[in-house]
Amino acid sequence: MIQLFHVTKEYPGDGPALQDVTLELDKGEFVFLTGPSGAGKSTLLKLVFCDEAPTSGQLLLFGKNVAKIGARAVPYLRRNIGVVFQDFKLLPQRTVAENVALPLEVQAMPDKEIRRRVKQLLRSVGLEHRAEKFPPSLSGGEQQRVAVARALAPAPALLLADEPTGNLDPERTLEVMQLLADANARGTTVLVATHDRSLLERYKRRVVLLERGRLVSDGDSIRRAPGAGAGAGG
Ligand SMILES: Nc1ncnc2c1ncn2[C@@H]1O[C@H](COP(=O)(O)OP(=O)(O)OP(=O)(O)O)[C@@H](O)[C@H]1O
Repeated sequence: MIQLFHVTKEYPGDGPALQDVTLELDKGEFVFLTGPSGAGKSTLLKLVFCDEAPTSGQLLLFGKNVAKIGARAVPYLRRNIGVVFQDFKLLPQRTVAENVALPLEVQAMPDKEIRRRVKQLLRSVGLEHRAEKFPPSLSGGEQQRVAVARALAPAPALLLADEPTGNLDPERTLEVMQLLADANARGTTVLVATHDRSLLERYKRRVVLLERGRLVSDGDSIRRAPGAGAGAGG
């Protein structure tokens, strides 16, 4: 589903944000991407979403070499990808319901079906009562849940989520994680970037650890503690 071969990403005037990263995600996996602030987590998600291009190395998405598909094909590729960005990227002049409906309109789903699905999604993130509000009038946590609902709306083959529980209280965190787990159980491949060690401990999934742009471990659980503090085991 996602293959990176020796991928390096350098932003102009900066050291490498990602360095020689080789990583493969299979269809149906649920993977946490973790590491301290600045480790390169968001950069990796941006590469996979084709928002940025690798400086060197190869990236294959759904078996296609991203460097070779051309800019025009990118929107088609993205139709298979749901994404929750750190800054949500909700459209401020559209209501909550309209934001969630957008990816379904792109799929040309009938209006009646869209209304049904949007209602169901907003209910699942506890925001039915906010359907007609505009995103700027919502709290950060509410906007985050709208972003999750929008990302899951088209039942994407791949879901990329950058700190999707970053603004949520513990109860909402569990709800959002359950939505991601449910989507995964229905076949969506999920890649979640998070600092939150409690999530890694609670959900025993594959954990890919980045430090200063390098992939330093990849396994069933984290072998080294991200960020400050003593290492949690060897
Ligand atoms: N657009 C950009 N231009 C220049 N440098 C950037 C850009 N985006 C990220 N960087 C740099 O790349 C490195 C990796 O950043 P990235 O946002 O990928 O890390 P992260 O692990 O997601 O961090 P955080 O957990 O704080 O979101 C950092 O040193 C950052 O300053």
